[in-house]
Amino acid sequence: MSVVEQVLEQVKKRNPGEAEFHQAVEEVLRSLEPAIEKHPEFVEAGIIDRLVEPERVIMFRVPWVDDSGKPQVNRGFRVQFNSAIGPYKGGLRFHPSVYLGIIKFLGFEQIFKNSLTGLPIGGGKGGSDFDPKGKSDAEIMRFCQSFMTELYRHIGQDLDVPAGDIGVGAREIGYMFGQFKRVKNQYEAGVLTGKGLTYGGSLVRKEATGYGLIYFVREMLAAHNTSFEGKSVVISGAGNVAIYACEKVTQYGAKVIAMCDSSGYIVDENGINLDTIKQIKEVERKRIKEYVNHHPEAKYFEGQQGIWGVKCDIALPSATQNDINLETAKKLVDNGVLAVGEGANMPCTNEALEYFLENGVLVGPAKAANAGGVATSALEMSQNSMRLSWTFEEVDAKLDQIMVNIFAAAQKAAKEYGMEGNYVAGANIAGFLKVAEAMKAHGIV
Ligand SMILES: NC(=O)C1=CN([C@@H]2O[C@H](COP(=O)(O)OP(=O)(O)OC[C@H]3O[C@@H](n4cnc5c(N)ncnc54)[C@H](O)[C@@H]3O)[C@@H](O)[C@H]2O)C=CC1
Ligand SMILES: O=C(O)CCC(=O)C(=O)O
Repeated sequence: MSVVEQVLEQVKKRNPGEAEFHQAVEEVLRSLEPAIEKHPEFVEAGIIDRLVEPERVIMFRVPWVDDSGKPQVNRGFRVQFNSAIGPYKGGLRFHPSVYLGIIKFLGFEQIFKNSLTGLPIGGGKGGSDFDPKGKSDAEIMRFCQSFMTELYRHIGQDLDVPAGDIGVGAREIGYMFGQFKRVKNQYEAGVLTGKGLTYGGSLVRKEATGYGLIYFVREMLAAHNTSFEGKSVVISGAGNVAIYACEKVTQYGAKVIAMCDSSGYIVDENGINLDTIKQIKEVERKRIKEYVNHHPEAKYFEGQQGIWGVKCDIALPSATQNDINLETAKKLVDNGVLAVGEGANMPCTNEALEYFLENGVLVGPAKAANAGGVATSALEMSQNSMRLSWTFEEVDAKLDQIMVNIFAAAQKAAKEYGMEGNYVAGANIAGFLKVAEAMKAHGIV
């Protein structure tokens, strides 16, 4: 049995019931086979076995009181996966589907993504099964305070730096930062990223994941002699990543014709009006179906999956994991999709990814294509350390260059390992090699 098969078997045995974690490990390890073959020293140093085992897993009770005075209990997680190249770094997800397997898949992905940014950040992720939907501001604040009352002792600007993810945006980061400052009795600006601009946040962090996704896909299209100009685009999600991907791709001359949330999707053949989406999602925190009240020519459909039946040139899944499966991948290919850019983490199943690659669809894999968010978080950490702030233009230019570099690294590794044009494998290999070298240098730790 090959090393990869042995490790996969071990991962499934040791982590029962964690399907998303198994999926993420399988996708990465299988694509690493040629790199592992070329570097037997990594196998000898036990790097593959150590890579799939988190350095530390923290799980805790989060008690809080709702507006009616009733006590509530949620579960909190922080998985500190790998610190070979820098402090643990990765977001916090608040969603009822969260359990250990989700946080482990996200933390595992983060190792390679953070390596690809070229910046000194290790991999981690956290969150809770708390559902922010329908909660008042006061409930959100009490939950965030309780969550941080435990988490604060495990994080620090040189140890572990959380940020946002699904269900965690500037409001939640603000409440958590306030509580960290209170219980730690210390103003440690670099302990969280995605902060508000009045207390150490970076310009462009809000836009970074969505903009970065478009910069990456722009490079990928250019390498195949095409561009966004005149293309039709479907984006799943209507949150932070989806909104700013929509903004940038529209600036590049493409037309976004459909977006969704977890209830349903809208199709607007005239091009989605992003001001309306921002008002509904960022200000009113309402459902996407409100859109048709503002734009009666648009159509709303219940259920989210149907969005992948909308014919488009470019698909940008930017909502959640396993959004595109083999069946929907086939629909997209039948409808002539040219490229898929993964804004979300693991939005395509492994079967869907394989199908796209077999059918000549260009795939910008999540670890590379959505790395702009965490890269800009690292730029926020740099500004916090220097006690300086860069302008919007400066940060945006750095982000753009980082995405150009990430694409070049994925392209080069794919070619070097005999899989030209396969940016999924290229990104995994390029991200892996740096972490593996660092782990080898550190000895067996
Ligand atoms: N915010 C960031 O900087 C980064 C986020 N990501 C990933 O991007 C994805 C979206 O994250 P954000 O936009 O930050 O979150 P968000 O909370 O701002 O938005 C999430 C969006 O996805 C939709 N959604 C969630 N679950 C869904 C489901 N089951 N079906 C359909 N729609 C669903 C929600 O309705 C919402 O519109 C996630 O996979 C996240 O891990 C990746 C890199 C960085
Ligand atoms: O900015 C960060 O640290 C969080 C980014 C993140 O969670 C992700 O890349 O999935």
